[in-house]
Amino acid sequence: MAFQGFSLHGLLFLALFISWTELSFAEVPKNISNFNRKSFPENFIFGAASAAYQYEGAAFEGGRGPSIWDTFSRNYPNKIADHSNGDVADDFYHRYKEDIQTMKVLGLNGFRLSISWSRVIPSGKLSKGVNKEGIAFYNNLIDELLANGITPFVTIFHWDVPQALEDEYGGFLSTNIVDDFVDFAELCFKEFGDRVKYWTTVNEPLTFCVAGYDSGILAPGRCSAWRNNDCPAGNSATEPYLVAHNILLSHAAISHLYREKYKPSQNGEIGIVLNPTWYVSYSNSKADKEAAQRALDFGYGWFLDPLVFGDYPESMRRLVGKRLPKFTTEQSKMVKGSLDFLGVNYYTSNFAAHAHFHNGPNISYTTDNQANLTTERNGLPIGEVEGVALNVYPQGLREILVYTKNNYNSPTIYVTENGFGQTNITKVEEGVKDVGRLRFYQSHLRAVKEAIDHGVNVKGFFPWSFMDTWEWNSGFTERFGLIFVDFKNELKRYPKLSALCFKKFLRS
Ligand SMILES: N=C(Cc1ccccc1)N[C@@H]1O[C@H](CO[C@@H]2OC[C@@H](O)[C@H](O)[C@H]2O)[C@@H](O)[C@H](O)[C@H]1O
Repeated sequence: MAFQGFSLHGLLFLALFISWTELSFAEVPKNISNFNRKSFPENFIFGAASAAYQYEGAAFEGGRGPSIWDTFSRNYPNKIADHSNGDVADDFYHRYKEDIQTMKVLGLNGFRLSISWSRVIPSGKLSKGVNKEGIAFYNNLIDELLANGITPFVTIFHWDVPQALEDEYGGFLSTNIVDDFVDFAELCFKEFGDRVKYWTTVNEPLTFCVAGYDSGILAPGRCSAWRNNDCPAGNSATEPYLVAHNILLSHAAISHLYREKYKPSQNGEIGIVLNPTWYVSYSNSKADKEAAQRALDFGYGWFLDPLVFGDYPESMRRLVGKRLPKFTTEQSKMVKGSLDFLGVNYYTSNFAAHAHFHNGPNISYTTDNQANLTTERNGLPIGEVEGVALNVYPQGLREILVYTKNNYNSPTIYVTENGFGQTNITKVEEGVKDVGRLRFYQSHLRAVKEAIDHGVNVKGFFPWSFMDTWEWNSGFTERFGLIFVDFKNELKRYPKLSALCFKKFLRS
């Protein structure tokens, strides 16, 4: 496989020449001379991540039913930067064998994927039928991964609610979702659980609840009318909390089902994937330090407090009041302790300053925390900013991992996503020379190593993403992949410099 102007051999030489540890990073302590996979625990999983709607394509093939993302991307093209959708995406549905061979060449021993609910249950409801072609696709994919020494790490729900359930009862707005989600999860345990040992119920409930029901920038695109954000309906002050509650109840019921009925014979583990942003106090004032804590409560504790302690953070109960649903005693017992491990997606950090929002009737999740969250302080950015989608701040990854250990009973953690997004890159020769991503992974892997040295039980790391993919409201305008995908030329794949250096890092 050659790229215009580069031979693979040429890039390999470049990668060997610019080895992972020889890149001159000011922040790298001089004593890390041989930083490689041997710097991590023996059974550490180095994988890469994906999600069904972003990767698979074949949206109307193989018996798949429509999801809210098929609907949202068609009904609100203006909410997608390039008005694109995931109809074809990376065509992973047809090309997964080729891609798994690339994963093997890179030396990855894990791959995080999600199951398209409407591909295996087109109507969303088990009672209305299972799509055998969908089951066969995931069985073939899992078998291919295992045959190549790659551990499948499966997310059951990554935002793609079957449209039929959204139409029937409003999806996650209704408690009806719990039974249908449990049925979907049980189908996955039955069909794939003999080979899949790492399950997460939901990817980033925070993003799904806030972007889907407060701002309305992601499917199902609901928000209050005062936001003037082209939302058909919604209530930014109440719906995010209702949806979050139903997600937590669903997770708890699925975890309970797995542990009671499947774990004894299948010996797997079950968790959830959360996406904490780290917050740096804008100043040393008590008010700003408290604002940083509230931002963590609302952005991370919203889910992790119930999962570890059985109830929402005190700051949320105080500031959200009657709009925050309550757990019954029975529900609290079900939710508390329902994690075998925690998936942490880390991308960036913000400054947090105390804020008294005077929005009058225009209240929402976003202002309930009474914290003003920014990426600059006195005109200076947090971390690096050039050409990236999200500020690069590796210290934040170490901080959030240590914070989790110290405040949530030291759970087993997998870094289930960590990635460097580049904007406005279309040419192959420009895209494959991703030195910025190389630096990003060097600094963030070092942050993970430091957290492990601080006693944090981190057991895996999954770059987002294995290849460039469809990036939700950014469409194809942002690239996160280790592998470049030429969306304008038959979706051809090209290993980027970061992939080649990862290969060297993993083979060392
Ligand atoms: N980035 C997020 C959260 C998010 C997603 C869209 C818009 C705002 C915030 N989550 C994870 O990051 C990955 C990278 O997400 C990109 O982050 C930068 C945004 O500008 C871009 O729209 C988003 O796709 C997603 O592809 C994964 O599916 C998801 O689990």
